[in-house]
Amino acid sequence: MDAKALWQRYQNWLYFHEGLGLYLDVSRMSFDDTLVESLRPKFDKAFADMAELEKGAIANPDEGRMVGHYWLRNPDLAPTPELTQEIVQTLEQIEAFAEKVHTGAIHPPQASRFTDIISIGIGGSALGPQFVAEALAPDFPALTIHFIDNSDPAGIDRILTHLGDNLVSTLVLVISKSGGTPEPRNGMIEVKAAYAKQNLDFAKQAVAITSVGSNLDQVAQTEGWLARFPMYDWVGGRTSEMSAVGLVPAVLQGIDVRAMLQGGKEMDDATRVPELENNPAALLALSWYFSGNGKGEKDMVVLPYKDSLLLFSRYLQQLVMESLGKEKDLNGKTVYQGIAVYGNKGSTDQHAYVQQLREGVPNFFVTFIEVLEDRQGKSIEVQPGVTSGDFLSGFLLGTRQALYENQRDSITVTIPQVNPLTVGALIALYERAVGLYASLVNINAYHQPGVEAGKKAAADILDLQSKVIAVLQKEKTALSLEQIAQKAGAAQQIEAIYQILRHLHANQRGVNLKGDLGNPASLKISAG
Ligand SMILES: O=P(O)(O)OC[C@H]1O[C@](O)(CO)[C@@H](O)[C@@H]1O
Repeated sequence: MDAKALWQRYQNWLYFHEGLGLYLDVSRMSFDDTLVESLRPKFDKAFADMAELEKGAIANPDEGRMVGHYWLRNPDLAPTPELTQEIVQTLEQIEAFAEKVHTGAIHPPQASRFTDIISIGIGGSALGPQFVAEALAPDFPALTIHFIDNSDPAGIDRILTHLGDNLVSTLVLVISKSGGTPEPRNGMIEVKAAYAKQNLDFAKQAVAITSVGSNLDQVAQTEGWLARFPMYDWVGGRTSEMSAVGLVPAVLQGIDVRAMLQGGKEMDDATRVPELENNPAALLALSWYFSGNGKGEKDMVVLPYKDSLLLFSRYLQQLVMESLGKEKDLNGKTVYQGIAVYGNKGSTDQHAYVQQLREGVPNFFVTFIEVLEDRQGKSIEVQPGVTSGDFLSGFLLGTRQALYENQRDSITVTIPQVNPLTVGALIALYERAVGLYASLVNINAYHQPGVEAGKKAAADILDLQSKVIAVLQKEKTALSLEQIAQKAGAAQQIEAIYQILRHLHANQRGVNLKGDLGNPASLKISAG
């Protein structure tokens, strides 16, 4: 396409939201009018599906749930007055709690103020709070946040070691919608033990964010934790940033969550418009559909050119891949849907994998996130007439151009600044784009059966471990792997048994391995 035609295409497709100062440019996605026209009926259906969802339809049929994250930023849209009230009240309670923490009216038993937060949660109960903390926490936040988002003992130790004596003034948030996910449960038990070791009263420094009546909720209630905030059945983990899951840690750090909710609301209003060209979420969904042929054939590389947005790609990875990565469509047909998402930040990644994007396998499209404001205040010149920010901008525009010249498609989202309003808007933009895309390809974006299967498999491994330990403890003599597998009644799982034993041995858990470690069949294994 010549320069004039391209400039015209740019202007034809440019979307601008005045209130948010947000631009969306899909002109470098090389779809043509024929595709757009052919997709219009699908979009009409997607808009209708979304309208039903927002009215409270059971949009997650497998789990029999409503999907209501849009109500969080506009409670008046909730399908019943009770839900509206619940949303409004929860926000007020969160703000009142944070206010008391900030003034010291609520303080730990052995210190006058809380100084730090340990946030324990995983997946949707961690990624939103992590992204928002990285993007929006003030340089010197009211409370400094630390995350435990795994069952990694060394990772937990690192956080606890960094905190050291500050545990006395550290507030613990345990965030788990189900209240039964093993990783946050383990994190909670480990942190509790660390508090006990320092003679600290964990309950007086702990807050639970979970579904009412969950295991976690019951523990928090029985032990008299400092506070409990509800997670709603109708908000999925990966869309929970604007529920108590994201709001509690954000308010405690001093982030303006009302502005974040407002940004989400304004974007929701814009993405509710049932016109493809005037709806930025629909434009994203169109671009994704085109790029991957409606089958996710191309990966989404997310490149924010701003350090504070580093975790946006990680956040989107869960939002997009857990929502769209599905084996079956809504009719039960096997479809293997999904879009792979990765990325960190520009221009840093230009010195990592952009070489492959420019010249290698063309199995992706890029989403550039551009931030117009370089920094607060003026910049110095790093060479005559040029600032560091000019370089960053030049790298973005140059990479976009270089990719285009090599027939690599890209989308550019431009925001004026990274602030609570624009971050709220970005979250809402992608939530809606995922919902619309899911309708286009006819899948349930709101369940995660594959993850449940993985959780069950992990539980089976731990059962097997107990059986193997029981066998070893009963035996007086050393056994081969084959003998252990037989005695545990798990002959088919000899490889898993070997791996379990190797792990126990490495951690001095009462398992001796003798023989050639490189030759599992030679091993003689005993307890001790
Ligand atoms: O908040 P919970 O219930 O601990 O779940 C954590 C995460 O686990 C998943 O259920 C599966 O990964 C996510 O959808 C969810 O965000």
